[in-house]
Amino acid sequence: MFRVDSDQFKSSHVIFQHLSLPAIMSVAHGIKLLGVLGAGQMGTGIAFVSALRARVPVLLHDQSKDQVARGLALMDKLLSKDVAKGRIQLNEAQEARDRVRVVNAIEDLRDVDMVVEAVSENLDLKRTVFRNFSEKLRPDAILATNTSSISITKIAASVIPDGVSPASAEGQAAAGRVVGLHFFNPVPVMKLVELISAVQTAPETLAHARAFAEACGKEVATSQDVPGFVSNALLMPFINEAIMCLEKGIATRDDIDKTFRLGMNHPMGPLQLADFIGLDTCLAIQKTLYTGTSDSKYRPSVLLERMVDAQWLGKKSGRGFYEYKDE
Ligand SMILES: NC(=O)c1ccc[n+]([C@@H]2O[C@H](COP(=O)([O-])OP(=O)(O)OC[C@H]3O[C@@H](n4cnc5c(N)ncnc54)[C@H](O)[C@@H]3O)[C@@H](O)[C@H]2O)c1
Repeated sequence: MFRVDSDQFKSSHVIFQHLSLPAIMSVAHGIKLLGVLGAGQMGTGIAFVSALRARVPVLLHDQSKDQVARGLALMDKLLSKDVAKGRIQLNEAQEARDRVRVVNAIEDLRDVDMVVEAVSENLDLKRTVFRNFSEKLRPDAILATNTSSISITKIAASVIPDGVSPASAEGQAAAGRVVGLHFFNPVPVMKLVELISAVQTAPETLAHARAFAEACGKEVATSQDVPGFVSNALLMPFINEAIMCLEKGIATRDDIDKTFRLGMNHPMGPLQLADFIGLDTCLAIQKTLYTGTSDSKYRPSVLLERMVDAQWLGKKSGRGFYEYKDE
């Protein structure tokens, strides 16, 4: 007979209910200057919709000059396409482009009202970046992360200065500025932003972040701060299973993708989608699910690990499960 162990059920399903989660109020976003850290696929897209849709000036920084050049070239291409298709006027495109300014260091973000971090999916890197934000940005700036899976609570804890108690007013004010603002790829096209509150996030931080996502033309869905949040707790195991099917020879690459395109009406199959997300990002997310839950069902596919070892990272590196010539 099916039986639910009530203690186990409680611990896994109502884990957050003892915390009084911040209520989401309705406010204007109030962002007059935005910082975006990371000019990869996501950072470029976030800077683009912020400048074009929310009409907010953006300071963009990436440690790689090549990546910045690629990001700006992509923005120019997207704006030209929007003008050619009559979606925006030429002057709107020019104004949006003029709102994006490249800066050379995190220090140059010192005056922003909010920063959105979109560097690679790695907890240690994000901790270092957020510690830097807390030292170099205004003490009232909102610190948002575009992480796909990493605990927002862990990232928030990293901004509390050494020697300050997390329970003190100073500690709570520091960590309360951190929020998960998870855009989807490609950002100019996908309509959703997932909003995630850390345990420490202040209600006003959440409200401003939500209002900003809406000003970028997005719909907002909220998730608790669990590994992968709602989106990747569901999507990434599906992609990982598809890679395992390929690994075990259950079906070919093309038949796996065709099954989902034609049988389930997905716009692209899971292997092509993995290439678009980036295989390094997929592996990092799957590892976060695996270590964050200690559940063996999330073990990353060995084939996925080997693809990343080979630096076959998908569309962004020219080769993944498919080849992308001249891109
Ligand atoms: N790719 C997706 O589909 C997707 C979707 C939603 C969220 N995300 C998340 O967005 C973030 C970025 O993903 P992406 O796909 O844009 O990755 P990406 O590899 O395209 O870009 C990452 C960028 O971060 C830069 N970077 C790394 N360390 C840096 C540092 N210390 N300072 C400045 N720049 C630094 C790199 O040079 C690179 O340009 C990740 O957290 C990822 O999980 C990705």
